[in-house]
Amino acid sequence: MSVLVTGAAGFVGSHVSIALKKRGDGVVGIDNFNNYYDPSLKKARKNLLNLQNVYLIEGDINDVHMLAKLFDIVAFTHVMHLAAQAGVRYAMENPKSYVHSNIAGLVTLLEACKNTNPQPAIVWASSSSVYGLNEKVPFSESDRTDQPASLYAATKKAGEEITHTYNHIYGLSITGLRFFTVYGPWGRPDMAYFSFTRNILQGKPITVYRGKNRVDLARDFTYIDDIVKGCVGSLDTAGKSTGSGGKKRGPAMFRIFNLGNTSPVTVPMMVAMLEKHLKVKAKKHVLDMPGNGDVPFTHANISLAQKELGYKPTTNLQTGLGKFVRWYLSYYGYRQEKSVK
Ligand SMILES: NC(=O)c1ccc[n+]([C@@H]2O[C@H](COP(=O)([O-])OP(=O)(O)OC[C@H]3O[C@@H](n4cnc5c(N)ncnc54)[C@H](O)[C@@H]3O)[C@@H](O)[C@H]2O)c1
Ligand SMILES: O=C(O)[C@H]1O[C@H](OP(=O)(O)OP(=O)(O)OC[C@H]2O[C@@H](n3ccc(=O)[nH]c3=O)[C@H](O)[C@@H]2O)[C@H](O)[C@@H](O)[C@H]1O
Repeated sequence: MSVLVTGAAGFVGSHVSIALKKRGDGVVGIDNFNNYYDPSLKKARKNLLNLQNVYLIEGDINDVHMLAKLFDIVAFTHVMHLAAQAGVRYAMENPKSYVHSNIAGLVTLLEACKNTNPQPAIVWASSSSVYGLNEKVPFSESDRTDQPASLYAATKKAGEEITHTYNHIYGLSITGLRFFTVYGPWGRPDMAYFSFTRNILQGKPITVYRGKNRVDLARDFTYIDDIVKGCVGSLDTAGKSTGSGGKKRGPAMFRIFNLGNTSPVTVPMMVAMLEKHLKVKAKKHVLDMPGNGDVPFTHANISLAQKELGYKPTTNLQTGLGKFVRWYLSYYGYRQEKSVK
């Protein structure tokens, strides 16, 4: 495979790029190195990619000419589209960045793909947040997704509709992956597991939100290595049409999968796990969840991904947080203490 990875300096993008390169695929990355969070972390990830001879271009997926040139020079067979403005709560501060990357950027990329011959198969990151205020658990791909609770979620839902249009009109093979709260080494500093670790180590307080009637919030936290396996499995099965073998081509492939861990954990439990690994007690402020777009819980039904992609998450939160904490301590130069297993 020859894969264009967008968002390749990002958390998931860097892990996927390295995994693909290590197994012998051709990988070119693109990233605009924006300052949504510390760009030095993105530069550090870029160094990891360089060590694996992954070529990473600094550019924006809205750059029509840059994309046209890229698709002209490289005959990409696949696009792993991970570039986006992520984060649920930030949408209330900077709504335009979600339109820029998650809508305009997606359409620009899809236009470049449909103008290419042969067209690359596209696998892209949607989000568990599209389930919004859905109360039926666990979430299945066929459940309602028409009640987004945040602008972020709405742009991801819009992405699912937009990709369907490009599949229907231009025959682009599209696979959407609804990731569920992904965590792990080289993660995102804006996410709770990461910012909690930083504050706990610095002796600063953390704010733990709770839902209505003081019910703990919960997430189906999914370890990065499991997500990478789901992404690679999707790329490997991303065919042109649903028809197989010499049979008459069926309609172009359009798929959507949940990639989660199927075992939600409450936020206070996640904090307790971090305290054990860090051997430091957190200073906790407990606040009612503000109307910031957060949802009370997520829980993935992954039977479709298991059946179609062979997706099988293997790392539980306790183990995964241990790996994250070991990375965090070494990356930020804390003395390595033997962390609790
Ligand atoms: N991490 C999670 O928990 C999670 C959960 C669900 C979905 N997702 C989705 O997975 C994808 C990857 O997320 P992540 O956690 O790695 O986030 P991330 O912010 O680390 O990675 C996104 C990367 O895309 C780049 N980018 C953003 N806009 C761009 C643009 N217009 N042009 C070029 N580059 C651009 C950023 O600089 C960043 O490096 C995103 O689509 C995100 O919405 C993530
Ligand atoms: O699956 C997704 O699609 C999403 O996953 C991720 O969002 P979330 O599941 O909200 O992760 P995260 O922010 O770590 O908050 C975790 C929990 O801690 C609570 N939380 C958060 C911050 C805080 O200070 N206190 C707190 O209690 C908070 O209320 C929540 O209950 C991605 O960021 C996002 O890109 C999106 O893709």
